[in-house]
Amino acid sequence: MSDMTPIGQTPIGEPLLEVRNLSKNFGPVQALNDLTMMVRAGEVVALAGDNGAGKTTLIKAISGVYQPSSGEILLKGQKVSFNSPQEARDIGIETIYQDLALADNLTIGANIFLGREPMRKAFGFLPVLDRAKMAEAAKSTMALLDFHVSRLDAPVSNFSGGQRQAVAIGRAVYWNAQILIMDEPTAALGVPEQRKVIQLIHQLKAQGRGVIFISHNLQDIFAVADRIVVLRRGVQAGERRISETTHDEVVKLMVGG
Ligand SMILES: Nc1ncnc2c1ncn2[C@@H]1O[C@H](COP(=O)(O)OP(=O)(O)OP(=O)(O)O)[C@@H](O)[C@H]1O
Repeated sequence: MSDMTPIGQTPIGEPLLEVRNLSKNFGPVQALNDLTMMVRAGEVVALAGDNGAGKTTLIKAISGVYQPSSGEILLKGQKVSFNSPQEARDIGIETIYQDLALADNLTIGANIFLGREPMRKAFGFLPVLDRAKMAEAAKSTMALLDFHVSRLDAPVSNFSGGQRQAVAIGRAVYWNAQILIMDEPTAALGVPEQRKVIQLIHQLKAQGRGVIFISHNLQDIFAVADRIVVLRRGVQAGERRISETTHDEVVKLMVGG
């Protein structure tokens, strides 16, 4: 059982998310054309491609923002479809966009529970915010990510870019995300902070989660991904194991020819 994870009991290496023949058009624009890809438990798959290649369209189709025009999405072998991002979240697909969607003036705990605040009864009947539960969640989640912040009770506006990423990732993990889709998580960060985010992604991987990592930064992709899927004008231009490819080859796949 050592290769089993508590995350929905999907053993590391088994298929978690499959996208089959997915297409999406916006009127005459074919943003995504017959795309097939898979993410296994404990695997980081990078999505690369030039501007307009279809990366955002793909993650929005996987996360319930867009309805695919055709094709299938399977989670652990079961066909799924979503009418909203909330429905995708409910079954464990969480997207972290570059803006992180954090409330700056609130603590880590309050951000974890943003919009789904836990309540307790004071004096036996009066519903009040359960701050103890929020603080405990902040502590245990950051510990699970092996991420240390000096003040758990500080507003997240005090935090660095990497720490803020950790809070957004922590929120997804707390709500049991099995697939985390991360849109350019290192783009706005300095080098030490980029390293922290890469470490966090390694943690998610070790926990048996699947990660889709969108990036323009090949160095980060090569530091963290197991595989890379390259898109070009909405089609899959190639897929490689990171250990079996080079920056040059990836760039060639991106630009074509
Ligand atoms: N809502 C939309 N309506 C019409 N066309 C769209 C829409 N969203 C995307 N497109 C088009 O679909 C294609 C793919 O765009 P997409 O945003 O998925 O690419 P991308 O790889 O994420 O690019 P970038 O790296 O610039 O974010 C582009 O030609 C884009 O103009």
